[in-house]
Amino acid sequence: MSVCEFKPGLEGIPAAQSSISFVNGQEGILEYRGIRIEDLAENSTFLETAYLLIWGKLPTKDELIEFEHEVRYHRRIKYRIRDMMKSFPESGHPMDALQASAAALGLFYSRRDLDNPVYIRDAVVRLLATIPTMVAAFQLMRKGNDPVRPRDDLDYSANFLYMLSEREPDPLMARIFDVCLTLHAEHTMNASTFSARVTASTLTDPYAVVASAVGTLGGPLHGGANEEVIGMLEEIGSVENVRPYLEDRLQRKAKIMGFGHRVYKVKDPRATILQKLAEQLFEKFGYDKYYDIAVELEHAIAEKLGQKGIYPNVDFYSGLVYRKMGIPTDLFTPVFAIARVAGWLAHWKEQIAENRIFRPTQVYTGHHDVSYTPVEQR
Ligand SMILES: CC(=O)SCCNC(=O)CCNC(=O)[C@H](O)C(C)(C)COP(=O)(O)OP(=O)(O)OC[C@H]1O[C@@H](n2cnc3c(N)ncnc32)[C@H](O)[C@@H]1OP(=O)(O)O
Ligand SMILES: O=C([O-])CC(=O)C(=O)O
Repeated sequence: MSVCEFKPGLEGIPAAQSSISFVNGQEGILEYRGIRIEDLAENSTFLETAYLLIWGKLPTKDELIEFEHEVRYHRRIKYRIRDMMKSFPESGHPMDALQASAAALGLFYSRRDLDNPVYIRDAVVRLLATIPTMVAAFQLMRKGNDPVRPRDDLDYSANFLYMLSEREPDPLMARIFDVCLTLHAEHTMNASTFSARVTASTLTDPYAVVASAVGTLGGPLHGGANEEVIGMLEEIGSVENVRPYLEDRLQRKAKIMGFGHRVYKVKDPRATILQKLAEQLFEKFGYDKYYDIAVELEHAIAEKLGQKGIYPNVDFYSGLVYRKMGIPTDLFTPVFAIARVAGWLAHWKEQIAENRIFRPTQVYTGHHDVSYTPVEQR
């Protein structure tokens, strides 16, 4: 029997064949279905991009109108889901609330009909439509308020910001938020997508697929880093304190949140776009002192760790954008999840279309032929 080389974190090992997205980490290129992320950020919308990812092509005008219409009219969540969410502890993390709520959808749609395109489309629409409503509902309910009903006259992103703040958002803010969703929608075989594909490969329902991916996204080494970044910028507190802070962290061999990436060895192209979006927001809605701290930190890390390929990733500037929009820090990762649902569903669809259950091997490092010791002799 051959002994396989063990690669911690499965670095460099292909886990699937996929035509959904592509990353060139040396040159900082990201494409969804062959289209550069910069092009999509400039010209597309999140829902159009979701369609592209899930169905593999840009929709025609009529297809897009129909898809947007379907998503718009499935935004409401069931009273029983809302009541269940009401019973969650207010102090719980919104990612946990989202994971539980996404899984609970499976209780209402337990039929599993993975060969039926109508079933697939219904699940896609339902998940894209209701995840933002669940995030906003938990936010209002934990403050003791009733959730706000979705507004059918608002588009996807404007409606989410409206449900969160109970105010119609500024159009520039809504557009920038929508671009953020596009930027976060998909990223090859990242940890949460891998988790989604493993779950999908058992042929379970899509709600379980999304719930497992949400659980994976929340960790601080993955999507949860966006929340940690703001805490770190606050802790640094001033531009003068950036370099002493960095020295101290590096001496203690601690990681700097929002930096580094398994694939990118240059600045993440999404971080470049997010930085520009943050600047646009500050120009219209006022400056944020943490932006200067962030820029100085980026420079200091480029000097110290640039040779190692440690640059800002997608999580570094996104928090500054969301903060300016008034989104609470612990909702940054749920917002990431709202976007990434598109990628997870695209991978779910791709996985079940040509499925083989994930069942890798392991390198066993334990003993053999050990005899059982009765409890009184241990
Ligand atoms: C949406 C996303 O998931 S984007 C990533 C979000 N996560 C973060 O921002 C958390 C901070 N970053 C990290 O922890 C890592 O860079 C990860 C998890 C993103 C990638 O991890 P890996 O590919 O396993 O890289 P690994 O942790 O092995 O680091 C490789 C080297 O770079 C260093 N390094 C990597 N990231 C950082 C960082 N953020 N700060 C300081 N040093 C770092 C490591 O210390 C290690 O150095 P060494 O070779 O001298 O021991
Ligand atoms: O690709 C990764 O490992 C992490 C990442 O940037 C993402 O999921 O967006």
